[in-house]
Amino acid sequence: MLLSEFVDYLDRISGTSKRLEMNEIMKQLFLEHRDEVDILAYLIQGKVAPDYSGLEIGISEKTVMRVLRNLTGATENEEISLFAKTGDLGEMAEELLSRGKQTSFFNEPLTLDEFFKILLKMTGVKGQGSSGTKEAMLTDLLIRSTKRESKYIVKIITGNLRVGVSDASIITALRLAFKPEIEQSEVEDAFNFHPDPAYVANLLLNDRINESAGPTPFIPIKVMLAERLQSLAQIIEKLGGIAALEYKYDGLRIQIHKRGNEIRTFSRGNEETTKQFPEIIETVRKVNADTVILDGEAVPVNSETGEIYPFQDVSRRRGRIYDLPEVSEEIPIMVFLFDIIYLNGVPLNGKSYTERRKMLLETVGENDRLKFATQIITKSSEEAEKFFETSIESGCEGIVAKSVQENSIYRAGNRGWLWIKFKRDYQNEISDTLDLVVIGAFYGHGRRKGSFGALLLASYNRERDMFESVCKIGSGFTDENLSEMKVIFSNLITDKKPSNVDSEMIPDVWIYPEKVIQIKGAEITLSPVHTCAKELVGKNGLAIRFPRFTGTWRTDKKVEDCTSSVEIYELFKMQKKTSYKEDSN
Ligand SMILES: Nc1ncnc2c1ncn2[C@@H]1O[C@H](COP(=O)(O)OP(=O)(O)OP(=O)(O)O)[C@@H](O)[C@H]1O
Repeated sequence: MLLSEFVDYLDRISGTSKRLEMNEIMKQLFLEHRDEVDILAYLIQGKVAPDYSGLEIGISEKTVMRVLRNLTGATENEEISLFAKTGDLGEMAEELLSRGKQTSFFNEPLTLDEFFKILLKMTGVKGQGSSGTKEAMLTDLLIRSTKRESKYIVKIITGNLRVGVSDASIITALRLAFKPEIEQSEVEDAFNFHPDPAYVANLLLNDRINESAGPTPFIPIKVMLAERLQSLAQIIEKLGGIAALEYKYDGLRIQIHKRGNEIRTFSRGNEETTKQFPEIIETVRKVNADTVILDGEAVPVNSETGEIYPFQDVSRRRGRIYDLPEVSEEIPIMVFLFDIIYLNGVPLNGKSYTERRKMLLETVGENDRLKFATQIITKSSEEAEKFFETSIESGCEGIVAKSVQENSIYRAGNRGWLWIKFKRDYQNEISDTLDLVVIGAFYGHGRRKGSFGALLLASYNRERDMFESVCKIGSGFTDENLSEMKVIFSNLITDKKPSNVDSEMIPDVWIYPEKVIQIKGAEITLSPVHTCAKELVGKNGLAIRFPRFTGTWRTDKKVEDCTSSVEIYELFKMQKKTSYKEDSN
C-alpha cells in the first residue's frame, strides 16, 4: 500500500464525526489491505507498537521545526507565527511545504511499509547524536513525500495524530472486517487480556479468536474493575447473599509478572513500572513458582510502625502526581496481593474467586513486603459493617466485596458486578471520587486572568465511543494548578470540537480528550445543557453539582478508563433511591 493511499483514509476518518461511519471506513481499510493489517492497526492511531511496549519515536518539536526551516527556507519568526495560527506542527508542515521545498532526485512514492520501518528504526535511535540521526531521517522522509503526506508524517512522528480513533473503534472495525458473525465481547475479551490491536487482528484473520482468551506472561492485562453500590446490605444481596470482603487499600494497582528469574511489574494503565519497585522485585524472586501473574495494590507504609499511608495523601502533600520512585526512597512500599491470574503455564482467569484465592495463598509466602489483602467471607451485613470500620481504622479507604459464586471468574478490563467497591459515605456528597476527562477550558477572570479559570469535563460513553460533557469545574484549583494547566494542555488545544466529543456547552478552547482529572461532587442532577447519559435519561443529560478538583491528575488512567456515563447514570439512580427513602421516612 502506498503511504498516499493511507493518507486518503486518514483524511476521510478525520473528516467524519460519526462513529459508525468511521468504523465503516476503517473496516474497508482493513479488508482491502488485510496483508498489512498488522501495521495498519498501529498506524491508524499514529503508533508503531502496542502501548505497553513503551516504544516512542521521541523527536522534539524543535527538531521538526529545524528540519522544516532547512527544507523550505522559512524563518524562525515565520514558523512561530504559523504555529500560533495552526497550533499544530503537521498543519504547519503542510503549509510551509506547499510554498515549495527541496525535492527528491528519485521520485519513488513512499510505501506504507517503508514508512513504518523508518518509524520503527527511529524508536531504536538513542543516546548521543540521536537527535541528529533522527533529524536526517525525518528530512529524508519529507523530501520523499507530498505536502499532504508530510502533514500526517509530522503528526505521527510528534505523537499528535488525533483523528479520534480509540482502541474500541479499532477492535470493532477489525471484527466487522474479518469476523462480523461473532460477539463484540469476545473480541474485547481477547484485547483485554492482550491489549495489542495487531495481535487481535491476527487472531481474527486466522480464525483463532474463539480459543479462550487468557493472560500471557509479560503481556500486561487490562485489570479487573469494581462496580459501586451505596450500602453493604445491597452489596451482599447483589452478590447472591454471601460475599468475600477485602480491605480496599488506597495505593497504586500493581500487576506482577514472573518467569524464572525475570520479573516485571505494570501499572493500571499497562505501563511498565519494574524500575519503581526494586524491593518488591527482590521479594517476588523468592516466590516458589516458575511462571506467575499476580494482581495487587502497592501501598506506602510507615517503616517504624508498619502503618499504611493513604497514597493520595502522600503524593498530594508532596505536590506531585502519582510519583512513586521518589516516595519509595523515604517510604517503603508494600504490596497487598488479592489475585493470581496465571500459574506455571496455566491461565487461572476462568477459575472462581475462591479457587484463585486458595491458589494465591498456596503459592506466595507472606513477608514484610508482600501480604495478602485482609479478607473475610460473610453473609451478614452487621459483620460487613464491622469489617468496614476496621478497614478504615487500618488506613484503608473502604472495602471491595467480591463474588464467591461458581461464575466468579477474573474478567479483565471489566466491571460487571463480580467486584463491588464501598467507601466511607459522606453526607450530601457523592461518596466516591470521579475521574473525568478534560474536553475544554475557559479563560480566567480577575485573579485568574492570563490562565485558565475553569475546565469542561466529560464522562466516557463506551457504547457510543464518545466523551459526553458532564460539568464545568472551577473549584479546588490552586494558583499553581492553574498555571500548570498551560503546560499540561500545551499540545492539546484546538479550536474545533474533537470528533469524539459530544457537548453543547462551548468552552473558550476545546481540548483533545487525553487528560484524566479526579474530582469530588455534591450530587448528580438532570441537566438541559450537559450530554452525559442523555440516551439513558431521556430528554435531559446529567450534570455534577459543585464539582471540585481533589488535587490529583489520574496520569495512571487512560481516557477510556475514566468514569463512564453509565456509572454516572447508576449513581444518579442510587441517589434517587436514597432520597426517596429519606422522603418517605
Ligand atoms: N482488595 C482489593 N481488591 C481489588 N482492588 C483493590 C483492592 N484494594 C485496593 N484496590 C484498588 O481499588 C481500585 C478500585 O477502586 P477506586 O475506585 O478507588 O479506584 P479507581 O482507579 O479510581 O477506580 P476503578 O479502578 O474502579 O476505575 C482498584 O483498581 C485497585 O487498585
